[in-house]
Amino acid sequence: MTIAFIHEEIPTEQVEQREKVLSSLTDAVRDLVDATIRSTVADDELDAVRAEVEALAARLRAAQLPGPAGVRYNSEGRSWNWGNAVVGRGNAVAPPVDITHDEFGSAYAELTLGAAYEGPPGMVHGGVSALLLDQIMGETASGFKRLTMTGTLTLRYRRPLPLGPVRLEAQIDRESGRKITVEARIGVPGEDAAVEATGLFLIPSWAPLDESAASWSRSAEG
Ligand SMILES: CCCCCCCC(=O)SCCNC(=O)CCNC(=O)[C@H](O)C(C)(C)COP(=O)(O)OP(=O)(O)OC[C@H]1O[C@@H](n2cnc3c(N)ncnc32)[C@H](O)[C@@H]1OP(=O)(O)O
Repeated sequence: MTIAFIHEEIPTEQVEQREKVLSSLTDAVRDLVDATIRSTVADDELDAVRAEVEALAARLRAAQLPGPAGVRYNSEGRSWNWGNAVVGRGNAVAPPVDITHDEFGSAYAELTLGAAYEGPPGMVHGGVSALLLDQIMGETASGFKRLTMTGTLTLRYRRPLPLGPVRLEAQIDRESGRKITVEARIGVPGEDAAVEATGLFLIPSWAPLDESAASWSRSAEG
């Protein structure tokens, strides 16, 4: 099974304008999620809010894609993946993360994880740490110049990670043919890692070894 990227000839300026507006909506929806979890208003007020939220969803459903958002690109080399579970600008379920790539082979991110990402009381859910680590490690392995997929991800949860500010770091440890090994960690900024990860990322046998010339591979972080 191949992974399909969708060519859509929208001018970059228009993509960026849409992304800006969509990101603002996503931030507002993320805030709504947090507000829902933590709200202590009366039941009838919850019910009134539900009716308004349903009305808003109906407005958005007035024009919809037939399925998931996918990864799209134009011939100017701009790509966008607004539905991605971690970095999708249109995905309010995604943690609010921006990943910075220092140079090819290493990356970091700082973000604040709130009530929506709770596992043990007051702590980050282990699956959320894994989700964030998988993304930063995958991007690091790929470097946006080749397609990589997670083959094996090994996590060591060393200590609980409190909700609040967190920092992620990843770097390529070694490469051999289609196999790229990435090391990563997540923890409270300035403290020892709470979770350490090692991942084997694979360039699938059906994908080219280097796709840096392909339109999808540039600025795929969006
Ligand atoms: C910029 C984007 C960032 C994105 C970050 C998000 C990352 C993700 O979520 S990716 C989604 C999760 N991962 C997946 O869905 C992957 C599903 N698996 C697959 O598609 C395939 O099994 C795939 C592509 C990994 C390997 O298939 P294929 O390319 O045919 O490899 P195959 O010929 O079977 O094996 C090649 C080599 O890799 C090894 N290998 C294959 N699969 C694995 C694995 N899962 N773990 C370790 N080694 C493996 C094989 O043993 C073989 O080794 P050797 O050459 O030494 O004999």
